[in-house]
Amino acid sequence: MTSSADVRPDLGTAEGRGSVEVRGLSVSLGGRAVLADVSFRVARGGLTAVVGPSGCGKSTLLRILAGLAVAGTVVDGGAVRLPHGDDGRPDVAWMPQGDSLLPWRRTLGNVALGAQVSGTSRREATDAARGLLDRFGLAGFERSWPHELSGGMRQRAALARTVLAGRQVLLLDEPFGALDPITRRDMNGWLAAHREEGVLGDGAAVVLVTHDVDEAVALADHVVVLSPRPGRVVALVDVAALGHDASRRVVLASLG
Ligand SMILES: Nc1ncnc2c1ncn2[C@@H]1O[C@H](COP(=O)(O)OP(=O)(O)OP(=O)(O)O)[C@@H](O)[C@H]1O
Repeated sequence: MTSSADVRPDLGTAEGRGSVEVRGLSVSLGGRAVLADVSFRVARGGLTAVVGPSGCGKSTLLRILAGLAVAGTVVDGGAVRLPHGDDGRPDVAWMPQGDSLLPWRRTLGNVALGAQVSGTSRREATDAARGLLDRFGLAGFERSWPHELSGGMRQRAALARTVLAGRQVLLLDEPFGALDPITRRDMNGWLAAHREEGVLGDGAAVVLVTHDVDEAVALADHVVVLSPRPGRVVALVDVAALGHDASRRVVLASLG
């Protein structure tokens, strides 16, 4: 058993460059089992969605991958392997639930923050952010404040900020969860259409947590279905092989 101060035992560089591997991960939180023997892999350039009922440990899983586990989190077993940056730290960017844009920064400044936290100068980060706004449908809104943007635009700005960090792994926690169903569907369509063009970065491995089965199947090439807490993997669905409709049926049946 590992103490809460060290929640990433056996953390090493992923075998396949840029890939993520979770092997037999069991976690408790506040003394309660939250994740049980969870294993999956995400290849470089792959997008794996993690779905499961509320409270099954999805956010806990992402926080562990991000190295941001809350106090009381204990890894009871297993290993996580991720790519590391030159500084020796896991090379991940995390987009938490909600857009979390800073209300005192305009759109451009919020997006630029993604690169600034990676150590890029403000001027270079701003230039890089400006180059990304068009692709994220935000051209012309550089100087808008977050409250002046629509919900979908705010989410795209937060996603652009996450992508601009330039990490090998993106961890997206319910990125569209706060949106109404129509805007959410629009965002899913936008992301599915632009992913091939590299809107999520060049070859990044993406882990997407979502409640929405349609979203998971629309965006992911693999879906990990977790049981109610403690979350166990009840299905690993290969969307690319099965196709959208069959994958959706399998995911829904696995959720019970
Ligand atoms: N700080 C904490 N201390 C103790 N237990 C916690 C704490 N935070 C969360 N939990 C419990 O851990 C479990 C997993 O929470 P987590 O947020 O990872 O689930 P989730 O699948 O992301 O849920 P949701 O889909 O509702 O966001 C839940 O049952 C929750 O009650």
